Amino acid sequence: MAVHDPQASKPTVLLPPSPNWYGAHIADWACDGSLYAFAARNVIVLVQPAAHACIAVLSSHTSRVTVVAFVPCAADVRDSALRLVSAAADCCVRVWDCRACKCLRAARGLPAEPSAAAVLRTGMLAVLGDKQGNMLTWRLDSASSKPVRLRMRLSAPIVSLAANPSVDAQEDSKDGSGTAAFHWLISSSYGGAMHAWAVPLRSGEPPPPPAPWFLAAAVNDTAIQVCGISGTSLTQGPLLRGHSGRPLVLPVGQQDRGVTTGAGLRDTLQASLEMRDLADAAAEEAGAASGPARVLAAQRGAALRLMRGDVGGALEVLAGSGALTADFVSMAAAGGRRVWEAAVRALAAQLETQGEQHLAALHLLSVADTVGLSSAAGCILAQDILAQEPLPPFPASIKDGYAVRSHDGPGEYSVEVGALAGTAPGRLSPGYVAYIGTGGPLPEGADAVVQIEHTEQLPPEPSGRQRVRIVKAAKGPGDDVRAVGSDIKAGEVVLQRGDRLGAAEIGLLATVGAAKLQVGGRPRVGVLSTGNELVEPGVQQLAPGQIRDANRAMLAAAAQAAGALVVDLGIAGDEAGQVEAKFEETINSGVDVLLTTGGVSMGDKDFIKPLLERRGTVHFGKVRMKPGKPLTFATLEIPAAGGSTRPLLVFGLPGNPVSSIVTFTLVVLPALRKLAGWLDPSLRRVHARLAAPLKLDPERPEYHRATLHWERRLGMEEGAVGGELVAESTGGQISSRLLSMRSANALLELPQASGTLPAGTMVSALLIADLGMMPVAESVALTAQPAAS
Ligand SMILES: Nc1nc2c(c(=O)[nH]1)N[C@H]1C(S)=C(S)[C@@H](COP(=O)(O)OP(=O)(O)OC[C@H]3O[C@@H](n4cnc5c(N)ncnc54)[C@H](O)[C@@H]3O)O[C@H]1N2
Ligand code: MOO
Repeated sequence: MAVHDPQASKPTVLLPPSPNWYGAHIADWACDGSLYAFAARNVIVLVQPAAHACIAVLSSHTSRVTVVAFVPCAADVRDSALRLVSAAADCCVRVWDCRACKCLRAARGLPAEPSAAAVLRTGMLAVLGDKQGNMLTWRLDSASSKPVRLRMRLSAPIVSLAANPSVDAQEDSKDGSGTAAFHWLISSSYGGAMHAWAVPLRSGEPPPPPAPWFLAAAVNDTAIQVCGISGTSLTQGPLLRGHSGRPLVLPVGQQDRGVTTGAGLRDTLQASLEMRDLADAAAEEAGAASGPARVLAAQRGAALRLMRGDVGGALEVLAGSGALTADFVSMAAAGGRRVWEAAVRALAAQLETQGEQHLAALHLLSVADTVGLSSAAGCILAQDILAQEPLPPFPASIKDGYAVRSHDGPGEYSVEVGALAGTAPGRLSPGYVAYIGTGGPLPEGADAVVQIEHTEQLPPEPSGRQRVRIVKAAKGPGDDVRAVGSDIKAGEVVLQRGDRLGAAEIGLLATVGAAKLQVGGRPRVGVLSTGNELVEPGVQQLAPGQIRDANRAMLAAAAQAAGALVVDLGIAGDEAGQVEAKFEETINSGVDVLLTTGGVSMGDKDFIKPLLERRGTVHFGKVRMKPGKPLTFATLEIPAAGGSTRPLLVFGLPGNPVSSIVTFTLVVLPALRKLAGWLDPSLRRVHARLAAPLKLDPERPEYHRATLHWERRLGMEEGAVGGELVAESTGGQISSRLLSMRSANALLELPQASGTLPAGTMVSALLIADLGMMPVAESVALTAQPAAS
C-alpha cells in the first residue's frame, strides 16, 4: 500500500485507469468531502481532493472492484475512522478504515457479482445490489454479521442504488397541508439526460413503517425501482420510467432535504436547484478559498449546471475552481461517458496550462492506457522503451571461478574474498586472485575469470587464507567476462511501439526498469444478439421453436481474446420497436464498437440494416463471400460533450453462428487489433497443400474452415529434414454448423469458380489460431548433422 504524505512532496494527480471507469458506483465522496475513492481494477484509490493528492491505494481485493461507497457521517463531523464499503467481482465485500488504510472486515460468497451499493445514513447498514437483481444487507456494527439476501428480487441487474439521506423524511411527509408529499430523486442516464423525480410518499408505500429509509435502484433497462427496506424484507414502490438510456440514480448531498411538498416535477427540480444554489453560496461565504468546502461548492455548482443539461458550463465551474480530478471522476460516474470525455479533455487542457505534462489524460481519450507489468501481458506497446543503463551495469563473471589479472598467468595464488552478490566489488590486490560467482562483479584491477575446473585447491596458509593453483590461465583480458553493456547498451531501444508484450518482452521491461507503460487500450465492445427464437444458454428445456444463443458468448470470448472489454447487451427480440429501443439504449451505453448478430438478411424481421441506415452511414451491407454474405458495417455519430460527436463502429454480423464468427475473424478482429495498437493487424497468410479434393462455389469466394498440420513433403524419405503445411477440411461447411469451426486453425481462401480443386493443390490460408497448438501427426526429424568440412 502506498501512502502519500501530501505535505512531504509534490502531490500526484491521479486518473482512474480506463477499464472500469464506466461502472455506476465505482467512485464516491466521503460525506465530509475530505476523501474521494475510486475503483481502479483490483484496488481502490483514495484521493484527498483538497491536496489533489493520492493518499493510499487499498489493495486486498483479488478481482475487479465493482462497488465503492463511503459510510455516511454527520455533515459537520470529520469522522476519524471514515469507513468505506467495497465489493468486487469475486463476490467479496469489504469494509475499510480509510484513515488507517486497512481492511476491517471481509465477507465472501455473495450470490452474484455486486453491481451497486448504498450505505444507510445511520452507518449501520450497507445495502448491496447485484447483477442478478438480488439485494443484500450487511450490518457494519457487528463483527460477526454476514450479508443477508433480501427476500424479494428485482427483475434485472441493479446498476445503481441510492439511499434516502434524510432521517426525518417521514415526518416531513406529514406536512398537514393536504397536498401530496414527495421524496425527490435525481437520476441521469447513459443517454446523457438528467431527470428529477417526485416520488409520492403514501402511507406504507414506500417505505413501510417503522423503517424510515427508501432506496432507489436503477435496473438495467430504462427504469428506476423505488424500494422500501425493513429488516430482511424489501418492498417495491413505484417504477419510474422515462429514461431513454440506462439510468443511474445519483446519491444526493447531505445538506439537501430529502422531501419537497406539493408541486410536480418541474417545481421539484426548481426547488432542488435553489437548494443547491444556496448550498453553493453558503460554502463560498464560509470563506472556503481552498480546501474541501471549496471543492464541494464546485461540485455542487457543476451538478447544478449538469442538471440543466449544461455540460460545458459544469466543466467550466470545475476547471475554474481548481477542483480537479475527483470532481471530474464523480461527474463522469454520474453523467456517463460524454461527460467523462469532456471532463478528461478539460482536465488535460487545465493541466497543460499549469505546465504539467499529463499525457495519461489525453491517452484516455483515445483507447490507450497506462498499465503496470502485472497487467501488461498481451498488450501492445504505445511507446518505444529505451534502456536507462547498460546491462550488465558492471563487468560480470560468466563462470564460477577466480577473478584474475590475465597477464599474471598460471601459478599459485592466495585467494581474496570476493564481493558478495548484490554488493559493490572491492579492489584485487597485486599477486592475488579473488573468488567470484557467475554474474558477480569483477573487482577493480581484475580483467578476466578462470573457471573453477581450470584450478586446483592448495593447502591454506597458516592464517587460514585459501590458496589456489591456476592450471590453465585466462586467454587474455575479457576471458569469461561479460563487458559492461554487452547484453543491452545504455540508450538502446529494447522494445518498440507496436510490439506485443509476451513473457520475454515483460522480462525485458522489468530488466530496464520500465514498470509503468503506455499501451494500446482496450476498446469497449458491446455484443447484442437479435432474434425471437433465442434463449439463454443456461435454459435446459427448449420450448418449440427456440434455440440457445450461441453467438453472444462466442463473440464475447473472441473479442475478449482480442483484448477488448466486453459489454454484454443481451438479446433483443425481432419486433421493430424492441430492436429499436434496445439499439437506442446500447448505442448510448458508451461502447466503442457494437456487434450485433442476426436480422441483417432479407427477411421481414431483418431490421438491423434499415435501422443503421436511419441512424448513421452504412458503408457496406452485402459482401460477396461465403459464409457472411449479409455482413454490414456502419458508423454512427454519437453526440458528445460540447456539441461534438464521437464515432461508434457497428458491425451487423449474420445470425448463422459460423457466419458470425468467420466475419468477426476476417473483419472485426483486425479492426479491434488496430484499435489496440497493432501496427499490422491483418491475419497472417501462409500456403498449404490440400489433403483432399475441395469443391468450389461458383457464386462466392469461400473461406473454408480447415486444420493445418505439418507433414513431410511428398516423395521425401523418412528422417530427411523438410516439409510443408497440409490443410484438412473440418467437414460440412453449412453456416449453421459450428462444428466446422472446431479445431480450425485456418481459413482456406478458395476462389469463386466452378469445379473441384484436386488433392495436393497449393492454396493460400489465413491463420486464425496459434500454430503452437497445431497438430503434428507424424514424428518430425531433428536437424541433421552438418557435413564435416
Ligand atoms: N432470401 C434470402 N434469405 C437469406 C439470404 C439471402 O440472401 N436471401 N442470406 C442467407 C445468408 S447467407 C445468411 S448468413 C443468413 C443471415 O441471416 P440473418 O443475419 O438475418 O440472421 P437470422 O435470420 O436472424 O438468423 C439466421 C440463422 O441463425 C440463427 N441464429 C441467429 N442468431 C443466433 C444466435 N445468437 N445464436 C445461434 N443461432 C443464431 C437463426 O436461428 C437462424 O437459423 O440469411 C440467409 N437468408
Ligand atoms: O453467407 Mo451466409 O453466411 O452463407 O450463411
